Amino acid sequence: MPLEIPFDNSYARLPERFYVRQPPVPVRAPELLLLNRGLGAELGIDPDALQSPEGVQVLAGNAVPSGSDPLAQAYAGHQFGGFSPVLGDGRALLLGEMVDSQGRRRDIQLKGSGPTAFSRPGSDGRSPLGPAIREFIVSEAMHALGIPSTRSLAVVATGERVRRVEIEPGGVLTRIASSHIRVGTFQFFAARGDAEAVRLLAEHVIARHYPEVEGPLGLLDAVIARQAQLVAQWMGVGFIHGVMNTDNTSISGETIDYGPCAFMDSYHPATVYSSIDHQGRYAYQNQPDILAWNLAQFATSLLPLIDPDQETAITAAQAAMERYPALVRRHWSAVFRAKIGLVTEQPGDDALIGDLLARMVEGQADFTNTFRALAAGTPRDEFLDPAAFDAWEADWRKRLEQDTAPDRLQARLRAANPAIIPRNHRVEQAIDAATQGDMAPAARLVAALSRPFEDLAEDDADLARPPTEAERVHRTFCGT
Ligand SMILES: Nc1ncnc2c1ncn2[C@@H]1O[C@H](COP(=O)(O)OP(=O)(O)OP(=O)(O)O)[C@@H](O)[C@H]1O
Ligand SMILES: [Mg+2]
Repeated sequence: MPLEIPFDNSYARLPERFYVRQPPVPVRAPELLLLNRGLGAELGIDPDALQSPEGVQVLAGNAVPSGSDPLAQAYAGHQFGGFSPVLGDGRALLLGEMVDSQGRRRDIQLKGSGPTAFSRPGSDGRSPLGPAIREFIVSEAMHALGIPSTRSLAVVATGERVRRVEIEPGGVLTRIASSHIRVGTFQFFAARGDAEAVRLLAEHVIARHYPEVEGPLGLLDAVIARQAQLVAQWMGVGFIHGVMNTDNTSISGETIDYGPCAFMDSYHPATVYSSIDHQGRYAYQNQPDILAWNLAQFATSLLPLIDPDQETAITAAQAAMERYPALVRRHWSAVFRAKIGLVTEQPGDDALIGDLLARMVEGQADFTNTFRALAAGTPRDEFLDPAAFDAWEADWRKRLEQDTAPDRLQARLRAANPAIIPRNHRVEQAIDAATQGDMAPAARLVAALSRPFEDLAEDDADLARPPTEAERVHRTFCGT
């Protein structure tokens, strides 16, 4: 079957100043390394056609499929707090949109497809293979964990080299998203005083993501609500995004940009992995506050739409922002109550959770494995001093007695606490092997991560083990 994608490109119908049209830049010798056949089927694109020589040409950017209208999207963004008025897709192209088998509109984007009008001066518009594989593995793991995320359809090796710290093989990732519209997309137009474009973008986004809401304040509330839930879900799996810039905060509420992200092994709230996050700005525990800051930038970009009188607009936007802290706390609390198996909500619950987390820091307990072990009754082994867990367990058991459905406790705990997350050292090992031409470790990791709440097969038990000191990865690199 030939590759057929029923494109329907709504973003390309927005005014010309929203993007720059251009085709991808071909690569020398594309080779398909990872293909997400399940996602292909979900989209309604024949996985065999994607795997065919013609399909691989498309996934590499060497051929533009019929109906595609490739373009680089404009956006701005606050990066580590400093504002860049023009960022945009400097190494990515939106091929177009399609409506999937369930009626959902999805973007198809190539990341690493060559320089564009938005490329940083002197940069190549490419991606090393490593970060493309990392994004494939981690974004798909995120989705399997039930956390909204962009998805990964394929990784193609380009047969070309890219120069970063070292010379590395290049890769192209095909990314699927409900859209690639970011807080920074709004900022791009707001910063140039283009209120008309902000209005058109808001209308586009409401029709696409939030058809139930009305007006800019409704949109603001809706984005705040989705993002508050998202960050609470990240916290619940020990995820550290690493580059929570406003250009990496999606309007749809999906996790986007898996540059220097990582999941924690042993629990510490101040954990940072990103090699470029020198101040620890985006440390694990800071994420809800950083999100508040990013959402405030979104609110600011909407002000001219909210009310012609600036004072009135600011008052209304502030009222929306003031609801955020309680909202995020409520989501956080719900996520962690589920993690300790609670069904009901009682006043002391947050303190009980906080006490466990404090003991986990002290005991250098592994975040994922400690919670997962609650169902089996073995978490004390995760603590340097197991007695520290025993003391908490007594309080927990007492609290559980006041809860409903005690018989379903084990099943609930297992459903809320994954057995496997994409541990950094495993991702790095998979990338190293892939760079040497061996895709087996990446394929094995992807398969195991696709069912994170099931007990692991015996053969895969090693994937759930925390790193040894020698295996531990201390820093993650953007690789851009
Ligand atoms: N190799 C590169 N060549 C040109 N521009 C780049 C390159 N790497 C990053 N950029 C640009 O730098 C900016 C910030 O990059 P950042 O790492 O946040 O995004 P990204 O990882 O490229 O993409 P995304 O947010 O779409 O996942 C973006 O405008 C991006 O397009
Ligand atoms: Mg980015």
